[in-house]
Amino acid sequence: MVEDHTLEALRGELDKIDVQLLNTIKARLDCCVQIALHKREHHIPMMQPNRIHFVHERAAQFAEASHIRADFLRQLYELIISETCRVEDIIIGHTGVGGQP
Ligand SMILES: O=C(O)C(=O)C[C@]1(C(=O)O)C=C[C@@H](O)C=C1
Repeated sequence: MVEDHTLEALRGELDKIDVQLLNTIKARLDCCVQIALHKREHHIPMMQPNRIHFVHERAAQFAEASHIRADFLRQLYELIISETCRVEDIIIGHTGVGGQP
């Protein structure tokens, strides 16, 4: 059926977008690993509230300009940032991993 071809084509497009999204998430996490190594070397605190505020604010402005629900992007970034904080904490050594204080 014509509709099935259309759906298949759209899902093919969606699959490519999802792979890009997953690679982008990985690239963001990898970048945060580099940031954490830099913070550890230079004794910079993991938690940077001003930076987190900036990231949320940029997403809120993007949501408004792109007609995406702002609360959706806020929740998405809360999840993403909580994971980067967890990973950075492990690298910096504040969680007791590997017997560190
Ligand atoms: O910009 C930083 O310093 C980061 O470590 C990145 C990031 C983020 O995920 O955006 C994570 C933790 C910080 O507290 C602030 C922001």
